[in-house]
Amino acid sequence: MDILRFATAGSVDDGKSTLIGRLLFDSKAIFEDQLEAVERTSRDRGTEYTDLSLLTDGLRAEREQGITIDVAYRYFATPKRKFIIADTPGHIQYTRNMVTGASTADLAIILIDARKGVLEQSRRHAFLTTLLRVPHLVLAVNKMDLVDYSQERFEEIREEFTSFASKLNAPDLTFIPISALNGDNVVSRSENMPWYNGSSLLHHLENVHIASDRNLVDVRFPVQYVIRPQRATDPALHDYRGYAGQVAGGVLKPGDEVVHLPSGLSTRIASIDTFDGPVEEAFPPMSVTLRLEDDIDISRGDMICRPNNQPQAAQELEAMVCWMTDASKLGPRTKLTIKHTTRTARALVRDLHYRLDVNTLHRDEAAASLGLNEIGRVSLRVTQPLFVDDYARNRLTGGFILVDEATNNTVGAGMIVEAR
Ligand SMILES: Nc1nc2c(ncn2[C@@H]2O[C@H](COP(=O)(O)OP(=O)(O)OP(=O)(O)O)[C@@H](O)[C@H]2O)c(=O)[nH]1
Repeated sequence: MDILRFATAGSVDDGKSTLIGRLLFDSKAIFEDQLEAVERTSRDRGTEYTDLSLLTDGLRAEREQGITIDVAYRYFATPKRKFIIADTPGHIQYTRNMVTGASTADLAIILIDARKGVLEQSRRHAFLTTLLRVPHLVLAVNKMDLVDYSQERFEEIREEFTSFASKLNAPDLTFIPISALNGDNVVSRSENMPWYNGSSLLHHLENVHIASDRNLVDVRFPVQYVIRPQRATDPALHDYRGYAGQVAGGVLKPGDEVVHLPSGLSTRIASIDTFDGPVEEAFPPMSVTLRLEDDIDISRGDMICRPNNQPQAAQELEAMVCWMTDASKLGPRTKLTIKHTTRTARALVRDLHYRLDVNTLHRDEAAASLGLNEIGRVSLRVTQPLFVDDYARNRLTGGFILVDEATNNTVGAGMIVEAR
């Protein structure tokens, strides 16, 4: 069964917690006892409806305890799909959380309060979604019950947002009028909005086509582990040598000719093993172990690709970076550790070209540094070649994180725009 990862964003009180609670509740993912506790608390608080935001409030406590860049993840499933929700708070001070949550998302839901319409925050969320190349975007126009389920109001918001999105390189865009509180158009189509003939939110999440969002053209296999059973008593395993990792692009099949980077040596795929036995093909995001026909000296951080389609071996990177710490700033001459796929190197910031105002998209070329939650365009030099693609072409081989050399904290996330 396939998995849809999605991120939710909204401004304070747009109803994000209520919506997530509703999805979990209506898809029957809530354990009975958890539900009972919510009902009890709602009763105690004197609210006559079951306050679903209480279900996700537990996440908030988790969030506040704080790991480095904490995003609360939630899981639920329907017979059609499994879902992983990255619940990211909407305020600008959480830009880094949204970047983290959206970087692996197939889809993002931006919540809009029907009474308030498109706010600065909605535009910022849309911009970040676009920057991170989340392929599908849903504008959930919430609290429709408070605007009398007005089609006119919904259309107004749709038009305003569409005109803004046309200025961005916006992905596949879907508008759904909902009431998270009452459940209108969340799981099933609402009778309160007969004028709406699109899908309910859950139906959309279950059916949105994501298989072709992944790059299936450029074979990229970053080696994560070399597997050599040390004291194999089974003679069949004695010579076993496999390369484990997650497919980051393309389709691999036994018999395919492949090239190892950095050596440039070529060989063929002997077999593709998985936890459940050998397979005839592997594609993203499968985790597999490749066996090759020839013995090549391969280690973690190396890349396997096809002879005629290779990533760039680059030491000079142009990238958009989101800075994620308030302990330091990013500026020219900042030294960092860079982690790109399975390879780690050292990086030096050569230049900060501009800082981007994520609300207005204004580029400040006079900026001297990037602070917490700020995004800008930088040039980096790395100490050893990384095998990269542009982020626009492949989010896995085009993205990287920056780590503080002293504290080992994640301090930045980057998207490669150009490499040399
Ligand atoms: N009438 C109405 N109220 C709603 C709807 N969705 C949410 N609310 C209410 O709006 C308030 C805020 O909802 P939350 O779900 O807590 O909002 P949130 O976006 O998660 O808020 P933060 O997490 O604080 O940013 C609560 O009182 C909800 O009951 C809706 O569709 N209709």
